[in-house]
Amino acid sequence: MAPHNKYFGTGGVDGSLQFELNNGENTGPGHRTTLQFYANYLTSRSPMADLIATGVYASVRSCGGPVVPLRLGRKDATSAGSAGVPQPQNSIVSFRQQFDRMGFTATEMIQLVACGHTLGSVHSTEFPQIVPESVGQAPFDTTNAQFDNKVATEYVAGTTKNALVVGASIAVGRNSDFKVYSSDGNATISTFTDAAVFRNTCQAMLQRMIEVVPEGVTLTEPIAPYAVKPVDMQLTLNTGGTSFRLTGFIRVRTTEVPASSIENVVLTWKDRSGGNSCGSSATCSTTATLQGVSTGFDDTFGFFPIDATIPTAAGISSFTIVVNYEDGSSEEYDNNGNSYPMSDAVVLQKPQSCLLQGPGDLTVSALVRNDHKDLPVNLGVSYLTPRNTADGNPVPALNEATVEMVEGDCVGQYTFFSASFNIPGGLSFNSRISVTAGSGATAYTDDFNKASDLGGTCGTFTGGATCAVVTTPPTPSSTSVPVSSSTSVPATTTSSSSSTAEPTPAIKPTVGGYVFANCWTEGTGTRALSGAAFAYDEMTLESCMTNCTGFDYWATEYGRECYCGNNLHSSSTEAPVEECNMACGGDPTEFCGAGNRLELYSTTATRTTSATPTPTGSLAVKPTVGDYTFVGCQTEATGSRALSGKDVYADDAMTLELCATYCAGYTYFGTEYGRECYCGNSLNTGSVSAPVTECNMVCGGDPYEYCGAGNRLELYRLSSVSTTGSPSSEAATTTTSSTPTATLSRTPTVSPYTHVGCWTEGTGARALGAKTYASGDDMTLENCAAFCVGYRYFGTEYAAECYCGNVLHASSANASLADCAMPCSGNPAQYCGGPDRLELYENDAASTTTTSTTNPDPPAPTPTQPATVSATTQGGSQWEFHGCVTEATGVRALGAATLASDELTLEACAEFCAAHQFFGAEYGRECYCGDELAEGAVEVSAAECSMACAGDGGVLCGSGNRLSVYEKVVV
Ligand code: HEM
Repeated sequence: MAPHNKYFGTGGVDGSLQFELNNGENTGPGHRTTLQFYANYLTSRSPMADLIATGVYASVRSCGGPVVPLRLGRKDATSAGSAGVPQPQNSIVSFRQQFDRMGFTATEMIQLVACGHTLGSVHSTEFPQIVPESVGQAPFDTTNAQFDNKVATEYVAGTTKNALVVGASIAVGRNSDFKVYSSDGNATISTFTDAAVFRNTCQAMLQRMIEVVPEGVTLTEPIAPYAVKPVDMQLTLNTGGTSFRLTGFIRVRTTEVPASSIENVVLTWKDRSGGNSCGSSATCSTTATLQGVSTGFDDTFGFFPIDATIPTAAGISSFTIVVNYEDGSSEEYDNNGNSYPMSDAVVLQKPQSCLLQGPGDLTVSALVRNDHKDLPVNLGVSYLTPRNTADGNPVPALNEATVEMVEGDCVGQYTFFSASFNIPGGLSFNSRISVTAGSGATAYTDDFNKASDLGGTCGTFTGGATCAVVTTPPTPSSTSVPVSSSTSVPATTTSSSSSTAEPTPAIKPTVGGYVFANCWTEGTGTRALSGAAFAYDEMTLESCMTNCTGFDYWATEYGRECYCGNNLHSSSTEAPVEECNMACGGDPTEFCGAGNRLELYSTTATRTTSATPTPTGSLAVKPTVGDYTFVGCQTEATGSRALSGKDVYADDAMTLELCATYCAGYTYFGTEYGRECYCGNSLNTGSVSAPVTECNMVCGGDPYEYCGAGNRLELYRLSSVSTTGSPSSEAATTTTSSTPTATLSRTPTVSPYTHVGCWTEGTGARALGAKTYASGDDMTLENCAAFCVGYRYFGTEYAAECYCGNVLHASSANASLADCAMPCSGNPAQYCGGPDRLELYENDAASTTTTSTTNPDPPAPTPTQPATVSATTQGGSQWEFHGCVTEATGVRALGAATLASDELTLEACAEFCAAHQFFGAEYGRECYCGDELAEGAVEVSAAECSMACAGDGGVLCGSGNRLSVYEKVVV
């Protein structure tokens, strides 16, 4: 404050002290060590000047003094101010002039000096003429660590030992406190012999002192602790990418109400469109109980830890807090009617970010919601660097850096962005980081995060949900819960469901400008409508229509899914309208399709096209690309790329044709992630066939072609290549054509089997469930027949899969031969079924049981699901059957590790998953591990896990989309 000049509006509490430590007016180590301490708290939001003012509050209060009201918003000076700190040898005339310059009267000067000199001492090192070296330091009063009025009472009583009043200072004219206090005949200092007058006056005067600021600085209202304050609230995308974890604390001021009287704190959030849609979560709220209490000078605070899961499909925009008390009463806090903002638009991903504190190497990963990902995305780093000045200024400089972030993988409705930055100066742990999409008032940001929270190594994100457009949950209906300021708000939001009579759904002939266009099947191997997709529990026809604004068609499916498109895929067929029989999740009076059935609406009311949708060619799997034929959807290899013959070629305008040209001469080409192209003559170990539906990313350069997905290759194989050898062997370099592609025809017999027809897969179970294998490049009818020797049936599917069984599941049905149209991966002249379609062969002589295909006797032994599994190695861990569980939505139910083996047993899977809490066996030959079941994985009847393990026919290993899940009970 000292150099303030009220006439010029310069100086004051502006942090310039750091530049004035060697100017002769501020001697002693006190200022320097104090500034050094405050420097740890210097940030873009807490300038040194505010920290100095806060220091006055803290020191006075911690010595028992009054609460000095604290207003903030000071600005730091960048250089020294003018001189003018009062020195003990100055005359009373000078003192009065100096205090007048700072805005204080002669009386206020006396008050202020006495208020200051109730604490501390005069030191001989700095003032040897005042305090002899032998004394060291001389306290201003007998209680120099107490903020009390002894400084005045002892002075008035004549017992003071104040070195600026008595002793050596008198002879050298440095008895400044005497000069000040006696300047009005001791009138003012005498008033301070009243403790209350001293305390109250000092409270006001010290506040005025720290509010001496340069012109142009506007201070806030005095700050006070909130009754309820969210602290460190952070979203983090969970493994798999379908949900966020919301963490942090709700701090509740417990000064007046003891923490023990609070039963719990309930946080209720709004989805990203301000509604109450929580995706698959039952409620949009989470309950927290007290974790601990912290105590300040005047307040205590209870901390309630928040840990909630928020589906990415619904997102979050804000939340409110209800504090529930033990006596049954509650209070709601809604940030003064504004709700506490919490945006899912930009999210710092701490697990994938890291800081090496020594060298200051910072890597930041963040997610930007796909509807904002085209905005410029920047990393902001606010960091400190030592000044290294000749005068040893202890306060570091505050720097701001902005680094453009680079777009990375798309995971569900979000896209990763990352950037690296080297924080110079060795103080990297004090940095703050922010991630911002866009700029100015409309920017989206996750800001002011502590770099010190980051670990030393960056984790990798595992399990990426399929890239998707951002879903907009329906806008809140009239049943949304009103925000009330009453003190008896219910702890949880009331559900809008009630016990009124069940409404019955009915077909709506028109919705907005669209007319009902019947019930249609999904496409084969592709979505019937592939323009955009949405899924949420509160689906209504109206919200789907809004989601699909601009499209010619939209349709609801499964009660909660919505698809849009400008044409209907040619493989979608009209179905009886009774089959679209599921009520909409968000409106029980409307129909929203059913499983594999679309409730279709079209724009014919407003456009001139015909009332019945005309199926047209659109996005679909391409059976051939030049000389290459489609093999299937293939995973990457273990620890390496599935195809590693040539450097990856990545292009935003990727098409299958471009990749085929790039890979000319190679046996295989595969596209991935919509924009990457890989070539090779063989598939590396660990690459296994995946459902073709998992290759669902559109090629960047052709909206009608698929180019794989994350970790999924859209795999093509040269048609004119020898069909011998397995995919993992380097067999396919010859270009001699052993099997011309032109003669594709149905094969009536594959001895001893005869062709039965084209059959559908079972519902919830494989049609042939005894044994299976898949081969990306050598599936032939003969190979499958040999594999299934001894079984009554074999069937080939999807060009590359082979199934065996003695019974055909009762839910499998005869289908049109046209559905079984895929050439075998190992013999393009033979048919090997199609998506969800088996090319079925039967050997009548193989079984003595009835030849009826409906509910024939099961072969012996019937596989069973054991209640427990013991791993023989790994210390013999014990596992208990958890249930038969579906895969999760858009992500594996257990996604931590995967194994596929034709020798799979439950024990082998248990051992493979030894480091995890759960294992699950699926499709007879696949094994998955995880520590929790991902969202959307639901338990179904144990009977649905009906496939025998490939390596042990006596026990069950799940089935298609069904996991036999076991949980570890003894490690
Ligand atoms: C005429 C005006 C003033 C003069 C001449 C003066 C002079 C001094 C001197 C010589 C010291 C000893 C420093 C040392 O040995 O380290 C001192 C210490 C101190 N002064 Fe003042 N002062 C004045 C006004 C104030 C005011 C207005 C305040 C605050 C409201 C204040 C607060 C303090 C405190 C807290 C100390 C103790 C520092 C320690 O223990 O390290 N002074 N003052």
